[in-house]
Amino acid sequence: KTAAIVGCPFSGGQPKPGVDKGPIHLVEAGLISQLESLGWNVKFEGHHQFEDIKTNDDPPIGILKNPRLVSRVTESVARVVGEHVKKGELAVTLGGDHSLAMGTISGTLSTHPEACVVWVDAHADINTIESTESGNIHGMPVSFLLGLGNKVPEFSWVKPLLKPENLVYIGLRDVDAGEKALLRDNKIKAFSMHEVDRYGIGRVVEMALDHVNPNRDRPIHLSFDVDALDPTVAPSTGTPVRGGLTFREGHFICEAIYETGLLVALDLMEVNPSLEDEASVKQTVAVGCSLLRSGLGETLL
Ligand SMILES: N[C@](CCCC[B-](O)(O)O)(CCN1CCC(O)CC1)C(=O)O
Ligand SMILES: [Mn+2]
Ligand SMILES: [Mn+2]
Ligand SMILES: [Mn+2]
Repeated sequence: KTAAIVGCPFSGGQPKPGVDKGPIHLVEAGLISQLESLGWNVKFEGHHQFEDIKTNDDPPIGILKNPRLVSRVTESVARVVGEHVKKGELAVTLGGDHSLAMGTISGTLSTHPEACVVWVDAHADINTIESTESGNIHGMPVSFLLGLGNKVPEFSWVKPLLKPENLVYIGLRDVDAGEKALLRDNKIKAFSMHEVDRYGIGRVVEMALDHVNPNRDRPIHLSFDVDALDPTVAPSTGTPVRGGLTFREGHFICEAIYETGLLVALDLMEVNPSLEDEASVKQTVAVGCSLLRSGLGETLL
């Protein structure tokens, strides 16, 4: 079994410098040998070099920031992830900000249109060009994947390959008003931190998979934003929100999804090694590597 590491040093979907250094810190922490120790044949062709386009060639569209850059980068990521998934390799994308998921999930769905998406995040990342308050595209990838909101010509390459019934969220706790309406109107299943508290993570993962993968026969794309974890667990991330998943809850999700044997692609996003003190950075990077090991079969016994 082969895992392809897709290092995506990209920060254009949000304003804080440093998240583009996430991939290099994860790899330098020994991720590749850790995955090899789990029995994986790991392919890593170096971090992808994303050409930068000059900001003066990329004025905002409405309030969307770096739109042409984000579009171009995510389109190339879609191609890269799509190639790996098509070859039957487990595509492991290291972010970089979560706008990249527009690319990774497009890549997966182009090969497996019936794949389901488990989105683990404090945020819904479903803002449209009409609903976004920040213009930061890392808060919008899901709306593009679903084909919601007015079309943005610069993003015409993104096809609405994701169906609302094939998407489920775990960990939500900071959803904008416009996003709440979009979740309701599109009948999108979401297990917020309230449901995690009420049912426990075991039942939540079971119910989430029952919703998008009732017969456990569909490929799974897991898109994990480290800010789903409580900031005491993963402090070095751009949009921390209190009241998040514990270390174990985060790992349980990855372990349980690996156990299905259906995982075809995994994103680990929003590690920003420029934020907080050195101990926090080391902690966040270590948690990222640990989550990835769990997603690729590491077990406690
Ligand atoms: N929904 C946010 C955060 C997106 C986070 C993206 B990530 O990939 O990290 O999940 C938040 C916008 N919100 C605007 C009002 C403010 O008071 C608080 C933040 C946005 O910018 O759209
Ligand atoms: Mn590659
Ligand atoms: Mn996110
Ligand atoms: Mn988030």
